Formats: sequence, C-alpha cells, structure tokens
Amino acid sequence: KLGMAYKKDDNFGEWYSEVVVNSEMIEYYDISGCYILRPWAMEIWELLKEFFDAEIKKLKLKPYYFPLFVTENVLQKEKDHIEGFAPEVAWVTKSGKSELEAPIAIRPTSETVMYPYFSKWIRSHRDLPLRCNQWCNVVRWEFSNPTPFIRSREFLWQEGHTAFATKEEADEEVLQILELYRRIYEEFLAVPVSKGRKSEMEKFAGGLYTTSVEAFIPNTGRGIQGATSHCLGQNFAKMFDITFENEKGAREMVWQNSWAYTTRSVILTPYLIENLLSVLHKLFFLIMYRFLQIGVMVMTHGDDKGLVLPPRVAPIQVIVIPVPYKDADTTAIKGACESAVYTLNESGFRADLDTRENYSPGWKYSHWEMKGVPLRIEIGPKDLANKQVRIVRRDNGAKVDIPVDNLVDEVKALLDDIQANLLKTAKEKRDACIEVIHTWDEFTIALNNKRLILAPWCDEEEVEKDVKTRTKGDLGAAKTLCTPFDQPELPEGTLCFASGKPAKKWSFWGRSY
Ligand SMILES: O=C(C[C@H]1NCCC[C@H]1O)Cn1cnc2c(c1=O)CCCC2
Ligand SMILES: [Mg+2]
Repeated sequence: KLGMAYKKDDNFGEWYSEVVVNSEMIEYYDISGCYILRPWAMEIWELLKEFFDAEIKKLKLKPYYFPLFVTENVLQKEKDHIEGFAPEVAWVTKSGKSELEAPIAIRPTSETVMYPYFSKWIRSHRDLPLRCNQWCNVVRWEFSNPTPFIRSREFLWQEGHTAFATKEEADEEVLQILELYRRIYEEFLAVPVSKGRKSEMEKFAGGLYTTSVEAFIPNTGRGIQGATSHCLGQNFAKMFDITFENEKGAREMVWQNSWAYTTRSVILTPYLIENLLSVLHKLFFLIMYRFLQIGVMVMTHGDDKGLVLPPRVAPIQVIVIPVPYKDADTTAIKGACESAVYTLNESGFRADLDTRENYSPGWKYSHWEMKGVPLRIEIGPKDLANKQVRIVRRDNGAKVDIPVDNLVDEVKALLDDIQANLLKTAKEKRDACIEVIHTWDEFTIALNNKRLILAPWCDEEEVEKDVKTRTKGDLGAAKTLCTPFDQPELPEGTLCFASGKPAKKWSFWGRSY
C-alpha cells in the first residue's frame, strides 16, 4: 500500500492510524483493544530495552520474573487506592469447563504479586537495598469512560521495584531512573520532555510522590505523560509488613520506589477527542494503540510520507537500492550495493538492501520512506562509473553524491546530524507551544489555542479540581501535567492564575491523553 490517504495536519488521528499500519509496525487483532506488534515496532522496543536494561544493571538492578496471576485477597491489600481501578482488573474464573474455586486476577501491575515476598526476603539491613526489575506484559481491561471505545488491554513494560533502608537512598534512585527515562526520549526517540513532579491529585495514589517526564504533541495540543518514577515512602511497607532490623537491632519499615516506562498510552485518544462525531460512525476504528514511546515518536516526527525514524532506534538505518537501467550492468550494480551494505554493517550500522526484482526503484523509495528509514542509498550506472553513491535523507529530503571511499564517515555524519536535527526541530516546535500566563482569561485563551501552559499556582488541590470543573468540555478538561524541576523565577507577590492566592510554584497545565 503506497501513499497516505490522510495528511498529518488535516486529520491527525486517521493519519496516525494509517502510518502505524503502512509502516508495518502493527497489525490489528480480532479482540478489540489488542494488537499485533510486528518486527518494525518490536525491533524499536528491543533497542530501547537494550539501552535501559544495560543502564539499570549499572544501578545494580537484578532481573526477576514473577507470576502473571495474583489471588483476590492479596490484590485487595491495595484496596484503599485500588477500588478506583477495580473495573480494570481481568480475572480468570474457569479452566476448561469447570469453575475455579476462587477467581484469580491477571496482574495489572505487580506490587501485590511481589511485596509479600519482599516481606519474606527482607529481614536485616544487610538484605537492603533490594533492587528488582521485570520485563513483562500487564493487562488492564480499561474502558475510556463516556465513549464506547475499549482502550487497549495488554501492554509490555518494565517495572522496577526497589527497597531501601533510608528515604535518602530512595529519593536518589527516583531521580536516577527519571534521568534514564529522559534519555530514552531525548537521546533515542528525539522527543523533548520536561522532568517534574506530579501534583497530589495526579500522583500514584498508593505512593508518597510521583515524578514523570512529560512530552507534548503540538498537532493536538496535548501533553502526554511519559514514564513515571514513584517514591512509595513506607506506604507499601506498612501494607505488606516489609521491615528490617537495623544496625542497632531496632525494627524499621523499608522505603520503596516503583517505576515503569509503560509502552502504553492512549494514542487514539486525540483521534477520539478531535473527531468524536466522525468517530462514532467509524466504530471500526476501535483500535487503541498504546505504545507510549513509539507512539509519541511517530506523532512527533512523522510526516505526510509516513514515519520518520530517529537513527538510534531505526531497525534499518540505511537502505541501499540498486537503480538499474535497461542496458546497465545490473550484476555490477548489485555487487556495489552488496559491498556498500557489507561495509556499513562491518562499521556497526544497521544497513540492508532491497534487490526485489518485482518492484521499481520508485516504488521502493516510497516504501522505505513510509517506514521512515533515515538514509537511502541509490546506486545506478552513473554512480558506478564515478565510484560514488547518492544518499537521500528522510528527514529533509536532501540528496548528496559521495565517493564510495568516504561512505562510512559520510553515513556516520549524516545519521548523527539527522538524530540531532530531529530533536532540535521537535524542541523548537514544543517550545513554540509553551505559553506563560498569569490570569484566568489568558489561561482559557491559551488552552483553546492548544498551548502547553506554564502558570503560577498556589499548589492547592481544591484549586486544581476547580480548574478541571471549569474547563470541562468534549475536548477534555485541563489538568496539571507536572511541576517542572526547572522552575522559572517566581517574583514576590505573584498570584495563582486560578485562585488569586499567593502562587507557590510554576506548573505545566494543559489537556492530556
Ligand atoms: O501501576 C501503578 C503504579 C506503579 N506500578 C509499578 C510500576 C510503576 C507504577 O506504574 C498504578 N496503577 C495503575 N493502574 C492500575 C493499578 C495500579 O496500581 C492497580 C489495579 C489496576 C489498574
Ligand atoms: Mg490506568
């Protein structure tokens, strides 16, 4: 399938759904809310996993695998904050024809699976810190409230669960992990994010505080929460009796963190919200595509020709295409292509060639542009004669002829430039959306202009709730996205934009996914 039916700026949701299918990232599945991850998506996920896993091993994280299933009574231990989530929990009630005595839950997250064993394993301060990470799938049978849409139900993630003797150690690790999440976005996906702290209302209810990296999609004017790194305080230690004997022989509760970069996000929500009416008669668009990192990357860099992949996550960084003319020496051209690929692979690049006879060069150009491959190399008779290759950039379409002898250096320079260029462009676009406001009127105007709003706030939860109420609408209410660690100057006497009380901090506000 070539060419896009939808334009990114005209019909974002449809454009997005088309891109992820045409680029062969996902295939829709016959259970709504589930999808098949094809190699073009899984290879990206595996590149991110390779980086993150290596980095957390430096932080002494150990790999575990806990069961998919959790019993009802253990799950209920989180009852004080879980009841809000209860509808999302999927249960196994039968095996074959017979009912199970007691239903068994499928993990929606693994605190209740893990922490009874943390309680058993942690006895003395010598057993600390305990650092556990698992790569797995989780199931959340989510329903997006008013619309009849079923949100996706299974996703992949990594979940880190750590326990320390002191709060200081926990606080430090929260930020170490958050920095890794920032790197995933900015250094791999070339997506700019803001590090900050969630408000009391937006944080994980079971924790002490939540930090997150927040991205923003200019096309829809919506913030998107990236990964989250929570300090749980001693809340779960109390729930699950996770205590240790300290050096003085006294018994203390541990301090815990949990953190995930969840490959989930409601990608079609912008589609849902933006096109609620058209959506209703397009019920077949039931697909919820939750692939946080990758979804945000597609949205940020994609264009009307399809995906644009940052080189550091591109499964193929360079595609080599022979351009034979009728009387050309096709064997020599093919040989030149093969040696170019060989040279690049030997130098550590992910290069491949497309020698399929049944497709024209032109068709191949469009196909690999749709898949977002950062560089295309064309080799025709002229290139062969001049001992050169033609390189075409996917991000800006620039064409350059380079001597075969300089191939590796030129490709390296081009890929580095593309990676930097994608982040720089995305940062400029995101920054252009940021609007600093001081009054309620400025806030509502900025909100309707799809801005990422930076506003002085009194930090009162009642006020946050009030803003949500006052901005209700079919585009969704405004909410706090995070309080950025990087705080601008707050002049004495600055008042909260919503309550008029003395402002305590600058926070990012906006609509979100
Ligand atoms: O999962 C978390 C917190 C925490 N879990 C571990 C990784 C980090 C972070 O996501 C919050 N949460 C979200 N969603 C649900 C639950 C839940 O606890 C429990 C019930 C089902 C739905
Ligand atoms: Mg949820």
